[in-house]
Amino acid sequence: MEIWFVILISLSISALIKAFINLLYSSKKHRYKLPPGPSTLPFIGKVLLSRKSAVELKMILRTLHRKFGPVITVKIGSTPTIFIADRSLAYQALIQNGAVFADRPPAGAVSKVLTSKQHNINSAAYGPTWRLLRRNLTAEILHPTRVKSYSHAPKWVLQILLDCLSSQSKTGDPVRVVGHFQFAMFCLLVLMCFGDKLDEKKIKEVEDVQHLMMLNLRRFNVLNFWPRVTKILFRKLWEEFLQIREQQERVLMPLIRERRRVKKERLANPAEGKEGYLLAYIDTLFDLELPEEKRKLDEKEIMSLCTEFLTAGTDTTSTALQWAMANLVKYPDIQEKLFTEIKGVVGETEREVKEDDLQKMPYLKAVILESLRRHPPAQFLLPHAVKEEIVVDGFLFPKNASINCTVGDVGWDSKIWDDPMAFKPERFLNREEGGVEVFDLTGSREIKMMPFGAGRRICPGLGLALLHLEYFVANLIWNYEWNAADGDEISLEEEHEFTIVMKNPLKARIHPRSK
Ligand code: HEM
Repeated sequence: MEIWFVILISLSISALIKAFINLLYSSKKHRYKLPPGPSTLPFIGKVLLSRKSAVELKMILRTLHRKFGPVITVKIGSTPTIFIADRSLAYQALIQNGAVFADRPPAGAVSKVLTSKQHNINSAAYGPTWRLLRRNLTAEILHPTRVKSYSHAPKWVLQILLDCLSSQSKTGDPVRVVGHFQFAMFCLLVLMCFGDKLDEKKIKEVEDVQHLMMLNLRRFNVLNFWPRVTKILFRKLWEEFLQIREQQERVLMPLIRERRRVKKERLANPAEGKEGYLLAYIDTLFDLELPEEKRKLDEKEIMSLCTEFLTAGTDTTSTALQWAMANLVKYPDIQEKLFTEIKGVVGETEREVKEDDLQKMPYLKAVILESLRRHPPAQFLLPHAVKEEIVVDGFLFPKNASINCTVGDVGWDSKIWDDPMAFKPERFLNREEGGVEVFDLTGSREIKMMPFGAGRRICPGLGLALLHLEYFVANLIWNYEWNAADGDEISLEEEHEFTIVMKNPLKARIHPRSK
């Protein structure tokens, strides 16, 4: 056969294959459409939306969901953002197609500074760097055996908390708990992060600067869009952001350098032994090597990972603690039932409910689960991004689209939960055995609520958060009787700070228990 003929045939076949693939692709695009939604918002829409609180955003989305259905697209500029308010679609996306939906969108200007160019866990793209950082946190620090080695920490913090509550209750005024809860959770995580029991003044300094950044993040958010323009348009805001970041560095860098020095000294003098030396999160970061760049983390990256650890674990847990306690004050019969359960497990002379006791308290677990269902501290997940185009449930999810789920709506679905807005811990109890139903919070078999997210990006701190919530709720109820301040109705109205907090923070009268 002539050579030119073979070449011609080969070229024709490859052109045919290419045309066939194109046809398939375009027909897929044609057949499947983006989820429905309002018409494209101009760029300014993105700026305006970024200034809304999560509570306001949730209301806007509810109206859109009523009009367009449980999955909607909000197109702002060229990037579609898809919101899912349906648990079965959330399951198909986050669990069944987990790898496709596990990416994060590129960081904006503010986020780039805060995350050291996406070199922390929550912002890293789905890939080797994220895998390394996440595995380091879960295996080295959040593993149950490591958490056990910190079991003296909650006891130390409980003492600080009880002392604060006791001195405030002696004034005869109702106690405003939120600041005390935040400080308690912060002490715990600072210890796990830096290894030492820092003095309370130093912890307060770290907490104040962290809190300042978190409270202002929503204002700074506008700088994430079109930074070349917004940095000029909102110059003062950008400078304010950089100033707070510098303040953070001034407070945190000395702690990082001091711990590095201590670690080096220990390595140089192994004879001192490991006595009294607790592996801290920061110790694990000094030796990590970034897989793609083949280098160790620099100081700013270490600081980003430490601030992520402190931020992700403190406001979320203290907010959840406040919601749980608010419901126990609002519903005295539930509080009494919980106290009776604790009394059946703990000796009357004991002041502390120990971590080991918690396993024998199914009602306590049910109270915590119900509180997380009814009041998830985060109304949304962190934004996910689609790694490659995919069709789910007949809808097209284009590559790079941003995805989020309305966490609250999933846990309040009346098709799954009877009387969903009521606070009923009993719904988690297995009546026949009197134990708590083994409830799968990870959603791996079915999503019924998702306060910690689901799938590959699920919160890695889930186990630690549950342990701390159970420990502190049990001990607060064991040591004090909690009542609403005279004439005070406990209001469950929400407000958006970094998390969804109580609009009217809990104030309660507390009386030491006579057991
Ligand atoms: C009640 C307490 C907590 C709640 C409700 C909570 C909730 C969440 C949620 C909703 C996400 C986003 C998941 C997603 O994007 O799909 C998340 C991510 C994360 N959380 Fe938590 N969290 C809590 C406590 C903690 C604690 C104690 C830590 C660590 C000590 C922690 C560390 C993280 C990290 C590092 C991520 C990012 C995960 C990733 O992108 O791979 N959280 N959390």
